Amino acid sequence: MKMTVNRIRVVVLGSPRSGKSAVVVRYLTKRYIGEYSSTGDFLYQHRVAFDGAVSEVEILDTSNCAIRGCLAEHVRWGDAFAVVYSVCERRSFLAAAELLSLLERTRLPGCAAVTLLGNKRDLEHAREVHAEEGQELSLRFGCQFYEVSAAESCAGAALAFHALLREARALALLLPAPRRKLAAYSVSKVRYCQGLLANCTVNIKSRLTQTDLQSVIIFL
Ligand SMILES: Nc1nc2c(ncn2[C@@H]2O[C@H](COP(=O)(O)OP(=O)(O)OP(=O)(O)O)[C@@H](O)[C@H]2O)c(=O)[nH]1
Repeated sequence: MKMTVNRIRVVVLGSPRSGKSAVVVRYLTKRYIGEYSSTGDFLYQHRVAFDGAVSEVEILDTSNCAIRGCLAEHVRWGDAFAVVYSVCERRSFLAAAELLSLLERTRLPGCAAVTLLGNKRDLEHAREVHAEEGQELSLRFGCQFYEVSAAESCAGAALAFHALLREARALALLLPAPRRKLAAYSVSKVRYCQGLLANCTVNIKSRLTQTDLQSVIIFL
C-alpha cells in the first residue's frame, strides 16, 4: 500500500483570460472547456500517486485576486505556484514577470516550487511572446517553464503540473513546514469544493459528467 506523505497546496496565478481555469481543468479532467466562470477562486482537491507515494493536492484557481486584494494571502497559503500567461498577450507576460518577482520577494528563497506556463501555444498566428522569452524569464527566477495549450492537448498541462508537484514534494521532505510557511491561511475566502468539484459543476459553463468528476482523482 502507498503511504500518504504530504499535502501540497498549489496556487495558480496570472492575468485575467490567460487560461488559468482551462489549464487546471485540463490537468484535472483531461478535458477542455471553452468558457469558465470568472467570478471567484476555486479550490480543487485531488490525490496523486507517483514515485511510490501519495500526495493530497489542493489547487487554488484564482481569478482577479490582485484586484480583490487576496494576492498576498494566496502567496502565503501556497507551497507551489503556477504562473500562467498567454503567449498571445505580451501584457500577461509582463504581469507574469511581476508575479514571479513578488514570489521571490515574499517567499523564502528556494522554499516554494514555481513553474511558469505560457498558455495558448496553439494560437501561433497571434503569438506575441516567443518561447525563448519565457525560457529567459524562468532562468532569471530559477523556476520551471513550459509552453502549453489547454485547448489542444492535455499532455503539456499534465507534464507541467506533475513536475511542479514533484518539486513541491521534494521541498516538503527537505524543509520543515515553518521554513516554508510564513503565515497560516484561512480558507474562508475560497469556495471549498468538498468532494469532487461539487461546486464547480455549477460554475463551469459546460456540464461535466459524474465520470469526469470521478476522474479528478487521478493517479499519475
Ligand atoms: N486558443 C486557446 N484558447 C484558450 C486556451 N486556454 C484558454 N483559452 C480561452 O481563453 C479564455 C480564457 O480562459 P480562462 O481559462 O477562463 O482564463 P482565466 O485565466 O481562468 O480567466 P479569469 O478567471 O478571468 O482570470 C477562454 O475563452 C478560453 O476558452 C488555449 O490553450 N488556447
